[in-house]
Amino acid sequence: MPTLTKLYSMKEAALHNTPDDCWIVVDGKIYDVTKYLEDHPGGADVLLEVTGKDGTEEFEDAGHSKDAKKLMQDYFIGELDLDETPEIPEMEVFRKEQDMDFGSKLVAYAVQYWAIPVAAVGISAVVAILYARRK
Ligand code: HEM
Repeated sequence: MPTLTKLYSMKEAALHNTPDDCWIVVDGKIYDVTKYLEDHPGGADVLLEVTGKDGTEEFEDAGHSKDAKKLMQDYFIGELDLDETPEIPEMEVFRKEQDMDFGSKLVAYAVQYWAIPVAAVGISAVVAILYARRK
């Protein structure tokens, strides 16, 4: 049966960074270790130090046993949302016309909107031809 894994952003995970509410991120997975802090053989401090950031390197450096990795599953609560949309820095809106004098602006607009008068002339020509034929 498929299981639904809850996804959390790093921002959300980082909010749980106190001894009363402590989440850690290891290898893209999120663990709520609040209840494990006091029992962790490596101490509570090392876990508290990695809240709010990726603790994968520290976890690997400690050289955890297979049993430790199995035990982790008891604290697994979800995965890191890798598709999380990064914040887009505000862009400075720049319009080419801003720095132009009137003549250049006119040329720029003519180049940009040439299709409108051409279409108007074309439609008028078609109407004129149809009108002339009716007579
Ligand atoms: C749910 C997550 C974790 C679990 C279940 C866990 C479990 C354990 C266990 C069972 C041990 C005893 C040694 C062993 O069996 O490998 C241990 C030791 C240790 N752990 Fe963790 N651990 C977790 C996360 C972390 C993290 C994120 C760090 C680092 C920031 C860390 C650092 C250490 C250290 C430094 C030791 C002590 C090694 C020693 O003194 O020999 N642990 N951990």
